[in-house]
Amino acid sequence: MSSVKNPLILRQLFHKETSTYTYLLACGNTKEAVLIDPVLDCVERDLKLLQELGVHLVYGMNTHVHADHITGTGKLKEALPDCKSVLGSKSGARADVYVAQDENVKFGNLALECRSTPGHTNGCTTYVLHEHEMAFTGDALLIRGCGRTDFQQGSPSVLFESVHSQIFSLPKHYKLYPAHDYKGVIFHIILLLLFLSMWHFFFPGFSVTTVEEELAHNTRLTKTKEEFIKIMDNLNLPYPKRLDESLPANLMCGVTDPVPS
Ligand SMILES: N[C@@H](CCC(=O)N[C@@H](CSS)C(=O)NCC(=O)O)C(=O)O
Repeated sequence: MSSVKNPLILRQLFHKETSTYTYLLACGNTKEAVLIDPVLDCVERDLKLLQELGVHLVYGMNTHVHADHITGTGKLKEALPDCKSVLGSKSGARADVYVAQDENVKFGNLALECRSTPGHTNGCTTYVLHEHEMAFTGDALLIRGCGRTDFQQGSPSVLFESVHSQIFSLPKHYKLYPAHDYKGVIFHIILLLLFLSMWHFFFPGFSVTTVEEELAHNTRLTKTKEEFIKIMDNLNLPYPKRLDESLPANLMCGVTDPVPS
């Protein structure tokens, strides 16, 4: 078998207000593309980038029903009628394509394997691009942390099992790309004040991690299950600021207008 990989175009995009990462992946040969976790506020940015790169969006995918921002998938579908929305089959929300464990989402010559990783929400799905040894974990696994489990069908016990069986079981060198990074933002603000835009030079690391790194250094998921449950049950985080508008909109693919009958 040839070891030459199908080329991948990968862009990591950031929404500062909610510290959300959106990923643009495209097959370098066919130019078919997917966006993982697009944000409504950033759709114009994403459309411009798709055009600049000359790629064709086939799927707007979400790792789960987000509670902190409205998904851009509905608006992307309006702008690009060939684009279909993708969500986990247990999400309880509207989508064109529902994916379950072990199914593949193909774009060009590449494919994302779907792994069900509930615990933050029921429908949470991790998308694994084996050919390029990377996975997009949504909120199931964050860099050195994980998604909260105190609403939206959250369960620390289920999340612990999901991460250990579906993410930590991947080869150790696989890169992991989360849906948020909150630590990076704190450094970003401090360093912006001190060094303007040179933060990448000083702290180049909070955009990606590996299975090996998280197995060794994740502050929550390296604990025993019992300790993990205790930590998660005592996070006492405030609810996301945009929860009340995000949840109902995301159950409808981010399209808030009434559905025509
Ligand atoms: N302050 C943010 C929301 C922060 C938050 O609750 N993030 C969630 C993921 S979005 S529901 C989370 O799971 N955080 C885990 C953690 O340890 O912080 C806002 O108001 O949008």
